[in-house]
Amino acid sequence: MDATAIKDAGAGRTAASITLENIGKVYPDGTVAVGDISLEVSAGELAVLIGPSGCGKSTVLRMINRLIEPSKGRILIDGADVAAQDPVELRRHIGYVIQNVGLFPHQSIRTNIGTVPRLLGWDRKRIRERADELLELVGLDPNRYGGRYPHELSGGQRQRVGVARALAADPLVLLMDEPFSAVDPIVRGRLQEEFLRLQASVRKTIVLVTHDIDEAVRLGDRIAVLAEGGRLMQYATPADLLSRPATAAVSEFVGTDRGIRRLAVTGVREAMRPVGQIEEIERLPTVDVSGTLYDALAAMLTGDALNVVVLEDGTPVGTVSRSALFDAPSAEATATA
Ligand SMILES: Nc1ncnc2c1ncn2[C@@H]1O[C@H](COP(=O)(O)OP(=O)(O)OP(=O)(O)O)[C@@H](O)[C@H]1O
Repeated sequence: MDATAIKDAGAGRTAASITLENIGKVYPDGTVAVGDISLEVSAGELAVLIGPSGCGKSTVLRMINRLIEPSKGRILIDGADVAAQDPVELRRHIGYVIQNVGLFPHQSIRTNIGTVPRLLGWDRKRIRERADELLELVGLDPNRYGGRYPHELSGGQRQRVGVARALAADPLVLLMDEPFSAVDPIVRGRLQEEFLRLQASVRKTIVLVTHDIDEAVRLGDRIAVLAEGGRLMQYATPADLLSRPATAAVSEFVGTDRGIRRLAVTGVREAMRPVGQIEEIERLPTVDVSGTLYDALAAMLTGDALNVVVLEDGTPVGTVSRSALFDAPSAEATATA
């Protein structure tokens, strides 16, 4: 396959699927960083890699853009084997965001964002327009920040510039290695929220590495839990992972407060009963059918009620009781030693 395979495969589209087929990495000193991992990230999905320190998360990520070569297995982007492509060319079509951003200190923010477009030979006007468009997209006023240098920005702002730079050439895939961990928890929360909005509009295929289970649950469409030696313990949606951890080890990893976390990622329909099983529904607090169990709990607590009425287009379609909130398929029941 020629060097422009990724670009051509992506013509007219903005995201590509990623397939890991039995990939593994043994470093020359014998360290097994990644055992044998197979998983698929659909185009436009955000997959999170999570697990304890040293379990091979960064190695997996860096194998996707060929900063590290796998010892075995294949990685396909939209069905094309990355091993058959020129690594430098490949990386121009894969955005990469790392923890401390790695902005060039002596270049303006605009110039930093234009790095890959310049390598791709875009003309100056187009690069400038693209940089300004991306600054807007990540919530930074181009007139105010475009001409500044990285040290003239806060940590959170630099992180946003890192995301803008990774998106500059409209990559099909975005790899993010602990992108929000260098900032304090309040800024992190805000960045995560902005990032979700951004992803809703650009819909890239993203693989994101984190240590933080809350971040994983908040951002991921799917979460891959890795264990020491780069073993894949479970690959599931946040709701599935929290309600049905595959093993006791996963259950322990996702934490004892997973019941509360699960509420935020589970729709009210999961716990809804038909209307008519309780009286006087007109006195009860309400929640929209598009809401989560967490919204239902909040409505109950605010309304000092044990039940909540679920509305669809303003019409009651069911009720949820406080006890039903926690009646998910029992994690313990499915967990094995
Ligand atoms: N060049 C190398 N040579 C030998 N071993 C390495 C090399 N790079 C990484 N490792 C080892 O491979 C394993 C996986 O490392 P990796 O950086 O992928 O883990 P990680 O899950 O991203 O860790 P962290 O969360 O701490 O960043 C670790 O045991 C690490 O020490």
